Amino acid sequence: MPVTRAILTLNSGSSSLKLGLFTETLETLALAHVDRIGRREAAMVIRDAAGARLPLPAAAPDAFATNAAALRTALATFEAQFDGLDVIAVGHRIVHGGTDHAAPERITEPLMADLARLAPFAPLHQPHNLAGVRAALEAFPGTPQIACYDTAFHRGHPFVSDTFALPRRYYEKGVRRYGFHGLSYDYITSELARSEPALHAGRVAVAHLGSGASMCAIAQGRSVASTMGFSALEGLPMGTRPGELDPGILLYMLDEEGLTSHEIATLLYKESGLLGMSGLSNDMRVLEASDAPRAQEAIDYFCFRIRRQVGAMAAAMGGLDGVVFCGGIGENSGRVRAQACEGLEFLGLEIDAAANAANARDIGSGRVRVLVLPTNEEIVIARGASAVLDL
Ligand SMILES: Nc1ncnc2c1ncn2[C@@H]1O[C@H](COP(=O)(O)OP(=O)(O)O)[C@@H](O)[C@H]1O
Ligand SMILES: CC(=O)OP(=O)(O)O
Ligand SMILES: [Mg+2]
Repeated sequence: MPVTRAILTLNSGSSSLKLGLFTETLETLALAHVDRIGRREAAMVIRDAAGARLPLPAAAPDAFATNAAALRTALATFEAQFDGLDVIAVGHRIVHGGTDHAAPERITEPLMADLARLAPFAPLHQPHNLAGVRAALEAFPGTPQIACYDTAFHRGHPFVSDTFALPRRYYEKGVRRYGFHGLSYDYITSELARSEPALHAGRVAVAHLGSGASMCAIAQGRSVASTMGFSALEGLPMGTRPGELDPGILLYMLDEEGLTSHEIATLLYKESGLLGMSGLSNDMRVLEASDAPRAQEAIDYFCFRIRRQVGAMAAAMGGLDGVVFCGGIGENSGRVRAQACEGLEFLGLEIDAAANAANARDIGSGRVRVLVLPTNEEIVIARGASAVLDL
């Protein structure tokens, strides 16, 4: 019987799970995406390397009840598809590596304990990431598990991009601007190195616009500033998170409204952003299709904050040679891309309306290149696993 040796990658979110299956030479075999885990509308899509949808098994009623159940269901589908599937390594997206963990590394019990201590820094992500590791350890006992950190890409930041203006003891305790979405920025950087060497050698503002959204200033292939800070709440508004917020608002909520810290966390992680502003949805597609004034205001605010950050990143890098859009919104919403770049002609940034409407790769018509690049966090995780195991 033929055997398919493969690297499995897991990206466990709060309500979604993304899996990738790669050969030892890092060719894509399949990608799976499970959405709305724990809800009745949970659904899975599996595609092969060419993007064609693969058949799904008849799903049991509880097939997507938890992340662990969703993992089992997706694995069963992979096993039905690939003869003698032999998973030789499992790579994981771990959102937070803190100050001590950057390069991909083999997961051990002491490392798990270390990473669990960082959960309060990323409560929407880290516990789910670690639950994904536990589920994979159960499914593949004895198979190497590798952690790949979303914070790693930003670890070389200069001090001024790494600190807050708090008493110094907080910096020593790890209260720093970590920045996230590093696997995505790593991928975009590798794509620029491969296909746009001149731009890779220059100054690029990359906007990762998905459920979570952030921007990164990348000069000569290195992160020099990120909109995300200590937690994944900072920076741009997101599906359900507010982005940049005056800390005085938190004091007001605590002291005047008597909210508990738990209530504030729920407000900030789950009820704000596009959802909170529109009162309608955290899904950009729904907002774009709506003529409700609040839906339009939410999109306007989202685009305005991106535009401000393009300017800030140009300042941080001493100029701008390119802008890259990626993530579900960045790759698909011509409206957001156009509106985010509006008024930036003074920087040399202009959008070609027809190319933008067609989601073309190259949508700029000014001095500054503007690219739409599909990101691929999964392949970066697979690369990390392959490097650790020296495959
Ligand atoms: N065609 C589209 N037009 C506008 N927004 C889109 C489109 N397709 C997906 N999106 C948006 O992308 C966001 C999800 O991005 P994605 O990168 O898939 O998120 P995640 O962080 O969960 O991986 C949602 O707001 C969704 O509405
Ligand atoms: C860090 C972060 O916000 O990740 P995501 O976009 O997956 O929510
Ligand atoms: Mg994401």
